[in-house]
Amino acid sequence: MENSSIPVIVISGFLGSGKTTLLLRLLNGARTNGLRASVLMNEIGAIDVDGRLVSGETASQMLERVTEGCLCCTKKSELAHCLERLVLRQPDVILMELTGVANPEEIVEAMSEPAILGKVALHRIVTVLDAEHATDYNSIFSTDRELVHTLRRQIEAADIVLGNKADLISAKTAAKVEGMVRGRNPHCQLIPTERCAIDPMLILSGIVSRTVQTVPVSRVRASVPVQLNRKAPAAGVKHSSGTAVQTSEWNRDSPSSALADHPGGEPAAGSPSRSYTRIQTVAIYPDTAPHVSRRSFEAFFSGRGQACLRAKGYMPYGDNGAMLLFQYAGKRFEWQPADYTGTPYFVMIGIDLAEDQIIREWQKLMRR
Ligand SMILES: Nc1nc2c(ncn2[C@@H]2O[C@H](COP(=O)(O)OP(=O)(O)OP(=O)(O)O)[C@@H](O)[C@H]2O)c(=O)[nH]1
Repeated sequence: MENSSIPVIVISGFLGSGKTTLLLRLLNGARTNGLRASVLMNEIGAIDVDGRLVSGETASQMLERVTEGCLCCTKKSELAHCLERLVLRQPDVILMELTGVANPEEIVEAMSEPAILGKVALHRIVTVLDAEHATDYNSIFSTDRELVHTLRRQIEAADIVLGNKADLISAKTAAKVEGMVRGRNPHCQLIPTERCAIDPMLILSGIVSRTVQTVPVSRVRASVPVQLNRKAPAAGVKHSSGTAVQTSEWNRDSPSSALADHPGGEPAAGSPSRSYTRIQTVAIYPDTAPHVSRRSFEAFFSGRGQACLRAKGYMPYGDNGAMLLFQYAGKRFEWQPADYTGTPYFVMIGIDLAEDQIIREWQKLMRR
């Protein structure tokens, strides 16, 4: 195994679904099992909030970050260089967190570049779903067919789908999510999770330490060479009933209206197989500590409906102005204590964001 290619686990999923939460769990799981993991993180915006969270969990030379664009399209040319640098460190596994709007297929294609061919091998694609909202995406984004297509491909290309945020959904919604996933990818493992709390070895299984020997294997699939247009199931995947949700039927009869033009699961003629790019980001570095209440601050994001899909950053809303990590995902806010001591900032992610207008509105809010 020593000279063989390094397995890559691709983590995909829409904005705010829980990818970084999973990445942190996998890093922990790898460490516990004696595996050296390296990380490639991609943020669509200029600010790398998640990279900061992960950098505390991994040595800097084992972490590559790409910001301000998507590795599956605008930053595609950087993928091979980043992987090459990580390969030099000879990790046991490379964990790659994509942006929320990346098409994993495009990543797999980019992994076949001559510079890295044979040095890395796709091991598994894991897609994290925000189970609370995933079944609504077709209607929410019905005017954005590329985005709908990308989100669909995230499910179709996955070996494992985590139905995350299970704590926020009813049994009825869980059944809808299951039906949707099974309709698009009947062979994947579908695992309901809360904060991506699964046995990390379900995802890391089959990965072998390059220095020690083997690690426990609960479900093995050897790393497969990169292949394009891979239909699930990928070669060698075993599907266990284990923790996976099972469904009796594949509901073929209810494709979403937004997908009706893609019979047979393929994009319509002329439809580019690439990532959705109308998603934009705006970063704001407030000059002063905001004097508006936390509630007014939150309304700045939640009042925009779908125009703001995700926001995150650090703001001094803790006791005595202490900095808190702020996350807005799936229309919900979360505030957590943070050891960040720099200046406050946040990034907003949405469709066709009007940057100038948002900055003006922010300034107006600050003048109140
Ligand atoms: N209630 C609930 N919240 C969750 C769960 N998993 C993650 N979250 C929260 O959802 C937010 C987004 O989680 P992340 O792990 O940052 O999501 P992400 O997919 O990496 O986000 P982006 O990289 O910005 O696309 C955070 O506030 C998490 O704490 C879950 O199972 N239940």
